[in-house]
Amino acid sequence: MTGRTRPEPNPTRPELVEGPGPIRTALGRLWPESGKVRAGLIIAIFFVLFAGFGPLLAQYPPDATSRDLLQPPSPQHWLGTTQIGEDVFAQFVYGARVSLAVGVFAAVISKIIAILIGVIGGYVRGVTDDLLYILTAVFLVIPGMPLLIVLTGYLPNRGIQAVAVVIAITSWAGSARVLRAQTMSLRNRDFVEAARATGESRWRIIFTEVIPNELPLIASGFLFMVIGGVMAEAGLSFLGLGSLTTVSWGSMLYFAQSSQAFLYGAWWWFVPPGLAIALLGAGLALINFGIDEYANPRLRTGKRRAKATVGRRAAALDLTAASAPAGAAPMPVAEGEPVVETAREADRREFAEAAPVIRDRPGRDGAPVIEVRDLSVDYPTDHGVVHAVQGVSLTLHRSEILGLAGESGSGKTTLTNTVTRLLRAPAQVTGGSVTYHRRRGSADGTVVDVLGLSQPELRSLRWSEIAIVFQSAMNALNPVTTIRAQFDDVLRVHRPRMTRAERTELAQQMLIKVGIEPDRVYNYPHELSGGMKQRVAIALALVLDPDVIIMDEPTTALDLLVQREVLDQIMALRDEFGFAIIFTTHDLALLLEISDSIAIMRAGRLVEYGPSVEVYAEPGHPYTRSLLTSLADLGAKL
Ligand SMILES: Nc1ncnc2c1ncn2[C@@H]1O[C@H](COP(=O)(O)OP(=O)(O)OP(=O)(O)O)[C@@H](O)[C@H]1O
Repeated sequence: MTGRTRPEPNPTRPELVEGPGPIRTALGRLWPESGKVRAGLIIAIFFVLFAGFGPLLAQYPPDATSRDLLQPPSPQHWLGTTQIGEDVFAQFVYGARVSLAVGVFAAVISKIIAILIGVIGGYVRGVTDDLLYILTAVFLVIPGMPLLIVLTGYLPNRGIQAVAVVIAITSWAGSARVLRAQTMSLRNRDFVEAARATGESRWRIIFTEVIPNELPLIASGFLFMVIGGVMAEAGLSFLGLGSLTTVSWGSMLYFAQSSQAFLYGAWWWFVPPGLAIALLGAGLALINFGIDEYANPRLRTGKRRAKATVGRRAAALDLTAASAPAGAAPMPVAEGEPVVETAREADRREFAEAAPVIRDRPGRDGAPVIEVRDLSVDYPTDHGVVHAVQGVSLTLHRSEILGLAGESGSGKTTLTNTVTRLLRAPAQVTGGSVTYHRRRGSADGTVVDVLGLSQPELRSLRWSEIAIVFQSAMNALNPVTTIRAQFDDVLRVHRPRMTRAERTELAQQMLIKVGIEPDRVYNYPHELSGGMKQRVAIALALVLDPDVIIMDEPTTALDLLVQREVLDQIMALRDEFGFAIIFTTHDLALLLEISDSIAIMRAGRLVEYGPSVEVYAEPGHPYTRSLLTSLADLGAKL
């Protein structure tokens, strides 16, 4: 049978609402989001055009004199005249060209020197680095302006190229130091190691791996250097050390000052170049914000959060309701043409169409400790709004282990990060509530609206009442401090009265609880095995005796035997301390074994929720059934 199949939607991806079309998106990418950056770009483009084409507007050559001496602005002389009758506008536009050229030329040379010295030293290390670093340090300790003045004083000719070179020579050192530090950090990164392992030459690694990663830093330093060059030229000219035979903004200021334009009140002579330098500096500084945005996509999308207006969201939600449940718009199919649906697509349609199966019964006796009600979280992105969590409601009871399962991208982390208020931009909670019930008798009241907490309230709640074991304990522990110091960090904030000896003793007790010898408290994380690090992370989460621990795939990175040991430990500790756990994983088999309740997410929604035994015995949702069937199939194969 022939026919066109529909495109496969991503099964786990939450609904994605279409954003602007490709052309608008491309233009949007070119044109920065931030108003500050736009303003900076407009200013910089204006000056570049002004320097390039401005002289076409000038009615007189910059050095032509006339009988109109020191005249204010008029139709003949738009910016007035100098003391010897030169046209200030003509000087201003020709001067723009020279000042910008000096700034850019000096910045290019300065950056080349900084890159060569900083990057080579930082990458090659050894004696080369020592020598280059001494050279950098010498230039750093000599004050820039006096050095500039001395070097310019010895110049045989003070043409603008020579001035630009001297400015560059006196200004590269700070940037070289920053690039050296950045290179030293990059050279140990995995992708550089990988390039070394594949046999790439040192120079190739420097130019294709290291320098491209430093481009935002180089670009931002370059812009500052351009304005630094313009100002240095102005400063030298103002002191009479620049190229006074060439008209620049600096030489205009010099002649205005030496002709006492300030005394005569001839503002039109010195205000335009002074203002232009200040404006250009502000413009380039504003563009640097854009470079930060480019270098850090999180900043880009973070700002979009503020712009995601209620109207746009409402439109997005309407679209969602109208779109296919799986979130993917079907490809148009010609009338009469048969549509062939693959088995997976049919499954997905079935999963999406089936009603959620919610058995709101506790999996373990106990009062509620966390109640999530109708929670929705969105991520506005370049391509539209991702509805990562949609109308999720569940309850965690005291001492209960609630297993949160679902395929990658189904919204588990977004949900738990909302409960702990660890969501990062551009995430937006668009509806619902998270309520935490304090232990009875607590002086702070018993019910806490987690989403409404202020930052200080949140700081005191986190860890002492709701603690977290992160997905990768290996990365969650600070590699440069001992285990004791990491316990100290938590205890100093939450138990400020404890003495150092008490903190160490408590840390040791906690290590014993998770099956690690107390002496290990003096070890650094790299001295522990993966399983031990995970146990330390659990001990750290337990140290303040919290009510709830959020565990985001705490055992995924461990081998099966260690995983089993850690899980047994977690269960034993839960029985001893009575905390409740939200345990996130892809591994349904594991959850069935350890959880009291199970919540299964798919495409941002809760599709099945209830006591584990019931979910296992009578899975109500086709998605759960398919997960359990795959488990059974796997078991049969084994
Ligand atoms: N910062 C972000 N910006 C845009 N979309 C995001 C962001 N973070 C997550 N998402 C999207 O939200 C959805 C849910 O992601 P989430 O990380 O919560 O899923 P998950 O079930 O925890 O996945 P995993 O099991 O792989 O960790 C995904 O489609 C993801 O692409």
